[in-house]
Amino acid sequence: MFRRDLLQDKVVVITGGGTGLGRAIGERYLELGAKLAIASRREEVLARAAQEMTAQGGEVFYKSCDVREEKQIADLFDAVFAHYGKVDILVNNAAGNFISPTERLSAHAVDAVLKIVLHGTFYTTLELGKRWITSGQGGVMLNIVTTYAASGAGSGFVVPSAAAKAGVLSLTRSLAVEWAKYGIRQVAIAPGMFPTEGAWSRLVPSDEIAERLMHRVPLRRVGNKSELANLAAFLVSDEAGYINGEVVTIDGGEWLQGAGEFNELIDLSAHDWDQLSAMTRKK
Ligand SMILES: CCCCCCCCC/C=C/C(=O)SCCNC(=O)CCNC(=O)[C@H](O)C(C)(C)COP(=O)(O)OP(=O)(O)OC[C@H]1O[C@@H](n2cnc3c(N)ncnc32)[C@H](O)[C@@H]1OP(=O)(O)O
Ligand SMILES: NC(=O)C1=CN([C@@H]2O[C@H](COP(=O)(O)OP(=O)(O)OC[C@H]3O[C@@H](n4cnc5c(N)ncnc54)[C@H](OP(=O)(O)O)[C@@H]3O)[C@@H](O)[C@H]2O)C=CC1
Repeated sequence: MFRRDLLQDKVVVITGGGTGLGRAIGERYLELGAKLAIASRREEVLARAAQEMTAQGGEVFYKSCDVREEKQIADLFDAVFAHYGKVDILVNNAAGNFISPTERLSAHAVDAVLKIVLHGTFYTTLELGKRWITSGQGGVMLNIVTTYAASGAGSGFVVPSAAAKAGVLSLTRSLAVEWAKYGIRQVAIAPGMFPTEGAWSRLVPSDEIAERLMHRVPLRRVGNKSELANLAAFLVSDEAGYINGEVVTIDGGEWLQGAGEFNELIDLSAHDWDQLSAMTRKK
């Protein structure tokens, strides 16, 4: 669906790029001519991913980096600049999350999520942003958030994630204005349900929960990683050069179904409607 050279020779850093959605985005970028640098805590995961991702060609540099640690982020960008000579695009995709009643959380559990999602995204953004501003080079930052951030509704049972992702969205919009003069563009994606090992193991531990959640999606299916990857490719490309500070939701209509007061009526049959309309029409 895209020109094969859409991202030709663009250097892209993807945090959490060795697994799940980060990896799917990276694979699509590679097909479109980009050069990748993937980073996360587990070096062995990155090494395996890099090897598999380059099986069809392309270049994937990897480096272990904990985005909660300022020094490790500086080391990451030093290494990527030394390897490729530049960075054009940053995808802030690394995250942590799990379901829990909020009153069961310790301060440590809250920090575990906030530090990866909010602090980690802020630190990578700051480190690269300063380098771009100093060198006069611009670029694009894509932040992966969630529908409960984009809708503004938040969500029970994942409250540290809801608070952190809302902060990331605020960072996106704030810097879209403040850093535009430096040629730095900010965009975000709010994915709905995309099955990945990382998300499912922590958020959808039973088939019953999966079934309940699925019922919330008007399209009655989960998303394909390739659908998300295509959106991520467009948003960071020059073709989307006038989109700045925007978050694009890709969720099969899930959040809208939850938002409309009468959408619960979706399951009524024609017979049910015959009865209801007999009751509601003026006699
Ligand atoms: C179809 C539908 C689609 C539904 C899909 C809809 C998608 C919703 C949006 C999805 C958003 C995502 O981000 S999905 C991304 C999912 N991927 C990830 O989370 C990958 C990275 N995650 C991790 O590394 C870990 O899970 C995480 C806990 C966040 C961080 O690990 P750490 O090693 O730093 O932390 P730990 O030392 O293990 O734990 C820190 C504290 O947190 C507590 N803790 C850890 N896990 C806990 C848990 N499950 N329940 C309660 N408490 C927990 C511990 O007890 C500790 O508290 P104390 O005991 O007090 O010390
Ligand atoms: N899957 C879904 O349905 C949805 C996902 N999202 C978002 O999509 C993104 C990807 O999630 P998904 O692919 O599902 O899950 P994954 O668990 O596969 O991805 C999370 C990644 O973040 C990395 N990571 C976690 N902590 C750190 C850290 N401290 N430093 C560096 N890297 C870290 C992990 O690698 P490592 O453990 O090696 O550090 C992992 O690669 C996240 O931002 C998530 O919030 C949003 C809505 C829905």
